[in-house]
Amino acid sequence: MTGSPRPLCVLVGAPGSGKTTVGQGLAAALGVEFRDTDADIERLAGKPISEIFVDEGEEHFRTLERAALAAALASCSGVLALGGGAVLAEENRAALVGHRVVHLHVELPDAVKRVGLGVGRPLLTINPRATLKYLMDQRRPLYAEVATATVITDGRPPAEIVAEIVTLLKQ
Ligand SMILES: Nc1ncnc2c1ncn2[C@@H]1O[C@H](COP(=O)(O)OP(=O)(O)O)[C@@H](O)[C@H]1O
Ligand SMILES: O=C(O)C1=C[C@@H](OP(=O)(O)O)[C@@H](O)[C@H](O)C1
Ligand SMILES: [Mg+2]
Repeated sequence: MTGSPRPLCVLVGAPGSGKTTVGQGLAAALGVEFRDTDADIERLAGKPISEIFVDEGEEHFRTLERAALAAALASCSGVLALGGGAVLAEENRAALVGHRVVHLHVELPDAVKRVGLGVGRPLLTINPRATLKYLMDQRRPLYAEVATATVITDGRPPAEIVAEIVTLLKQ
């Protein structure tokens, strides 16, 4: 009998840490499925995350995110990328216990460069640098709490980060 599916690796980290980009590259390198809870939420809601924030608000988005994370943990056997704020919910942090969770670490300068003016990221559309700093300060301990490994991404191309995680997964 085979067990229920579980992700080979779950990626967490701040917006701009590269969860989506590195996750896609990692899944391709491993030849496995790539899932991103943000994409799952958009598909189910039938609209982009920015529109969910405008039409229903952040609380509603977080409700969809908790459901998307639980569903993905139970059905994904590849690489799973989360949204940067998924770790805020205690329920989500508890659901991640026992999984291999890689924290893509990024410092403010690289994160700001990568997210630019925050297009598609409704929390960052006003004053991205200050908002990102606030979010990162608030969440740093939460990423550390759920992570089983941390990979530095500052100044490194995605391919190099993918290679480091491939090596990690063999350990
Ligand atoms: N290691 C990296 N070096 C340079 N740019 C990166 C890196 N990782 C991601 N990016 C770029 O930063 C932006 C945000 O990446 P994304 O994967 O969407 O991050 P996240 O999903 O963590 O918010 C994208 O434009 C992406 O191409
Ligand atoms: O930090 C956050 O609270 C969010 C990050 C986004 O994902 P990325 O971290 O992939 O940008 C997305 O889930 C939503 O806009 C909220
Ligand atoms: Mg993403």
